[in-house]
Parts: sequence; structure tokens; C-alpha cells
Amino acid sequence: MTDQRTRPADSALWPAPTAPGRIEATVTVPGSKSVTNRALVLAALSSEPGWLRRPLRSRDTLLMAGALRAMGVEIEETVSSASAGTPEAGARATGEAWRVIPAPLRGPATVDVGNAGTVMRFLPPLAALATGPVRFDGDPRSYERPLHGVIDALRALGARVEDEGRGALPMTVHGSGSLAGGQVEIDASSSSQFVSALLLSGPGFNNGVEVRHTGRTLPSMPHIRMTVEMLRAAGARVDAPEDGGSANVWRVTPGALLGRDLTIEPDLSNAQPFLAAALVTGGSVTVPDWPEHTTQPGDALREIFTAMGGSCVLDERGLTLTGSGRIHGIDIDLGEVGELTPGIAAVAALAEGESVLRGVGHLRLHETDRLAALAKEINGLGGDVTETEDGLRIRPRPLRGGVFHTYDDHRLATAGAVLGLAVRGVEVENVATTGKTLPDFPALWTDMLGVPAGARA
Ligand SMILES: O=C(O)C1=C[C@@H](OP(=O)(O)O)[C@@H](O)[C@H](O)C1
Ligand SMILES: C=C(OP(=O)(O)O)C(=O)O
Repeated sequence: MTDQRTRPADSALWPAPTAPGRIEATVTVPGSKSVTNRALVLAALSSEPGWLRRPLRSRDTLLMAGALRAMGVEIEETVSSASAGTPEAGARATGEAWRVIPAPLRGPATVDVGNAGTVMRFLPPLAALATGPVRFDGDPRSYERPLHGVIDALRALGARVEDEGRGALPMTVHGSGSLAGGQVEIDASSSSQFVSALLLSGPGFNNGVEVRHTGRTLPSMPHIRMTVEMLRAAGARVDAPEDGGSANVWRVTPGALLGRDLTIEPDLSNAQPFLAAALVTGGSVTVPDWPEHTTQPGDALREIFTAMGGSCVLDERGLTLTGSGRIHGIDIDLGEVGELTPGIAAVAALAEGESVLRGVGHLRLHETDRLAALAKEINGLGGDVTETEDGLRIRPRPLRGGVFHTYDDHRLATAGAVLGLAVRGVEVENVATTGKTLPDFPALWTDMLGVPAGARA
């Protein structure tokens, strides 16, 4: 099932602009997808209304909001008078705020997850607390993305889930208004979101939840830390391994959550293509409101892009990345920050030396098979990229123009735009797919480049 109103349908070719020279720009990046969607879930579980200020308004977050509304939660959207009615109103409205008014969760309801990992994984545990059936469906790709960790865990914790033996979408959670909860073992090596999903609804389970990860590897640890920090900020008691507990075990105590007034940080992973533009052109890009402390994996870009030849300053203006005109190859394990891989691969393809990106085998089950897609598309422009068991080996070659296919993957589209800065004639297919997390991408990109409105693609 796909809601055509939220599904980007445009598969036209977008001529990626080449950089006119060194890029000097300040780019205000919209709110974090991961923070916005966690904040929505926690606000829905709270015992009192709360506010999200500067939320991300994108396909993934609108799907989350729509799903919560379908289960009875009220979400009022307000835009401050300073930005309402201006061309900037919408995704770029700095005055936007959502008021979330929790209510007893109820079915029957239908949830369109699109291709949002956060929606397909974070909401089934919440649905187990609703009264009535909640049906989950989404884009064809969502059927292929791992969900077994959530489904099996919910059953072990006392929920009834009907999935016709698939261990995947589509499926129905038959909520009975409460869930026993307790201890559960899962293998979250294919997605950290299994752990986050169970922890986020844990305060609402009768016995809370204790999650033990039994797999060999666990990707995206910063995202699990984000879950723990946001739960605690909402008043939950959480024991996590980094506080001296057992490795790979998290415990959430049952209890009421507070309504918060939360300003959402900019999405640091979505800042990546803009910072990459500074690196690739030897210019300088500032992203305002870069948090001093954050659990977002995108914060690692400071270190990664420094190792690749840039330099970073974090001050009252935000984060400024300045390129040196040289791009170094890198050998790095990206397991903690997997969602940065497509953007790093694009920069690596333009570097002076070889790169090896490791620890990201689970990206084969992201929006698309990102390892296969990156290898195929960069090679399609004349590159030399090979897939390894858990990543990519990238040997820079002189690249030529051509179509960069994106496979409904927002981060493939932004990676194509980064390549286009340095390679004439790159055409990004379906750039509208960036709407998953950054609907304004083409406008932000051309603004950054200083391309006059009339000359835009
Ligand atoms: O919890 C989150 O908000 C996310 C966790 C990560 O998922 P995986 O652990 O499945 O890679 C990340 O890639 C995704 O973009 C967002
Ligand atoms: C993997 C990603 O998304 P999702 O939340 O759908 O897993 C991503 O944004 O890179």
C-alpha cells in the first residue's frame, strides 16, 4: 500500500549543478529525522501534551505523525506568523511547532510506513498498547527490510501479531490495551532500530522491558544512545551498558512519561552533502545550530571529513568545514554511522587515493542495497568501486557525466549531487526521493551554489 499523496513519484532527471568554483555558503539544515520521530513516539506515550519545535517535515516524519493520528493521538501543526505565508513556510519554516496531545491509543487503524525504518520498527510496539487491530503496510521495499526482531520480540513479550509467517510487512498487531513486557533476547545485527523500538515503548509495558542483543555485531550505536537519552529526558528510568551495566543489555522501568518542550536539532546526516561540497570544492560551508553535545551519528563528520582533508571549527556560528583543495582517501569502519556511507563514498570517489569503507554490510537492507547501488552508479560514471563482504573499496578514477540512478534512496540522490559538483553532466534520477528526509534539497543545493532562480534545473 502506498499513499500517493506522500509518495514521491517524480523519476525525472535532475541535472546536478557543477560548482562554479570554491563554495562559500551558510546552509540552514532542517530538523533531524531520527530525533523528530523518536520525539513523536515519546510524546504520544506521555501523560500530558508536549511540543516539538522546528520538527522535520518530510515524508518519514509525516508518515509517523499520520500513523499516530490514526491511533488517536492529536497533533496540531502551527507555523509562527513570521514565516506563515512566505515562500519559506513549510520545511524551512523556523517558526514551525507541533503540539502533541496524547490519548488512549486505539485500533482499528491502518499505518502506511512508506519506506521509513523508524515508522515500521518504532510503531508496532506502540500498537501493542492500543485497543484493537493496527495494520502495517508500506512501499514494496518495506516488505524486504528486516522486521523479525520486532515481531518475534513482541510475541515473546505477550503481543498477538499476524504476519502470515513472513516475519515482515505487511502485518497486523492486535493490541489489547496493555502488554506484559519483561525480558527478551533479540539479534539486532541487521538493524539497531529493533533495540530502539522496544526501548521507546518500554515505559508503557506493565513490566517495562529488558532487551538483550545476542547477535555478533550491532550497528548504529549512536542511534541507540539517542533513544536512551531521549527516554531519560522524558522521565524514563533506563539502564544502559555504558552506565556500567552488562554489555548489550538495556532495561526500561515502567512509568509515566513527561510532556516535553523540545527543539529539534538540525539533521547532521542531512548536513553531510553540504559539508561535502566544501571539501570537494576547497570552499567553506557553515551549518548553523550544530549542537555542542549530540547523539546524532552525523557529528562524526567532523572527524571523518577532517581525515579526508578538511578542517572544522565549531563556534557560535555553527560548524564550519573548510576544504583544503585536496581530498584524501580513507580506510574506516562506518558501522556506528552507517547512514553516512553514501555521502562518504561520493567524496571518496573524488579523492586522490583509495578508500575502504568497512562494517556496513547491513546497508544491503536499507532503502535499497546501498553497497550494490553505490558501486553500480559510481562505476556507471567511470569509477572503480568494488563491493567487499561488509563494505566498499573505492579507487578514484576520472569520472564522466551520465545518469545517476537513485533506487528511491534519498542518500543516493544527495551522493549523486555531490559527484555532480566535480563532474560535468551528472543527471540525478528522481531527486524528489530526497523528500524522505529533506524535501527542500534541490532548493537548498542551488541556494548554496548561488545559482540564480531562473537558471535552476
Ligand atoms: O534509529 C534511527 O533513527 C536510525 C538508525 C539507523 O538504522 P540501522 O541501525 O537500521 O542502520 C540509521 O541507519 C537510520 O537512518 C536511522
Ligand atoms: C537508513 C535510513 O533510513 P531508515 O530510517 O528508513 O532506516 C537512512 O535514513 O539512511
